[in-house]
Amino acid sequence: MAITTQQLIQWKQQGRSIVALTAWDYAIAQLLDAAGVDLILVGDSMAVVLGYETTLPITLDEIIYHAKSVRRGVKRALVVVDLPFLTYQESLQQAMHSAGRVLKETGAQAVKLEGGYPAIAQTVARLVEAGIPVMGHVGLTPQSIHQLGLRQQGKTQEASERILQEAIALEQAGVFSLVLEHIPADLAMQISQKLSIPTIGIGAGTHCDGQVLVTSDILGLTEKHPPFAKVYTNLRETITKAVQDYAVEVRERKFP
Ligand SMILES: Nc1nc(=O)c2c([nH]1)NC[C@@H]1CN(c3ccc(C(=O)N[C@@H](CCC(=O)O)C(=O)O)cc3)CN21
Ligand SMILES: CC(C)C(=O)C(=O)O
Ligand SMILES: [Mg+2]
Repeated sequence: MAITTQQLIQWKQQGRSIVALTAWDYAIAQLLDAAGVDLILVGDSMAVVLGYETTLPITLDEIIYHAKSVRRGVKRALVVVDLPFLTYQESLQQAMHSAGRVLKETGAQAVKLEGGYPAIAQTVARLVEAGIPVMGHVGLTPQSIHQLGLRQQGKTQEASERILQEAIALEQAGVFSLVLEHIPADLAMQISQKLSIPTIGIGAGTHCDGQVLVTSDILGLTEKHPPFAKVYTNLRETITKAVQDYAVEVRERKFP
């Protein structure tokens, strides 16, 4: 039974927490889906697995290529795809074209855009009107790294009020869910109580309606991870050991 955007909104009403993770290929997507992850995000954070320092270089063609691979591995989870930097900010027409390509070419059910009101909220409203489900993303928005850095956002009264207003504007524009990244837990709680749509937190405390993390961070595959990520296993160690064992056996002619 495939999960819908309506289902996520219903789960918020029922107090059931939404489990989200990122994926960028078939193998991981298939494992996450079979393990019962509710929402799979084809995040532009895949930049890290492709060896980039920031999310800015990812192109629409690249994220579509990865999203197609992810989609083939998923039976149940809702698949959401990040619109990359400058594939939606230029004009409404550009946003419509980019989001349309994602839905048409990948089979994903929704797109995610970074930022709040007024320009992004207007874009969101038009995409939703055209039948494209949209997820919002406020707080730390990594596509603005050269303005914001990677610091926690919403720390002053003024900044937290602005993020709350952006969240409200995005809900009014029709987002089905909203990512809250790296903001104080009490602000995330306030936003989550105020909105009827589910908030998905990353570094935003326990009071969100769901949580998302970058899969390579929880698996211990990334060289460095944000302070708010939890590392559940160390795949760097596991892989290094397997490769070293193989190398020894080949060199000593023990394998095959
Ligand atoms: N592997 C990975 N995991 C992520 O969660 C992630 C990415 N990449 N790339 C896109 C964004 C960037 N993220 C990050 C990365 C680092 C910090 C971090 O270290 N923050 C420090 C401050 C660092 C600074 O000021 O330069 C902190 O204490 O808040 C926060 C968010 C979250 N997202
Ligand atoms: C961390 C999530 C929210 C994201 O945008 C990404 O992985 O790109
Ligand atoms: Mg992203």
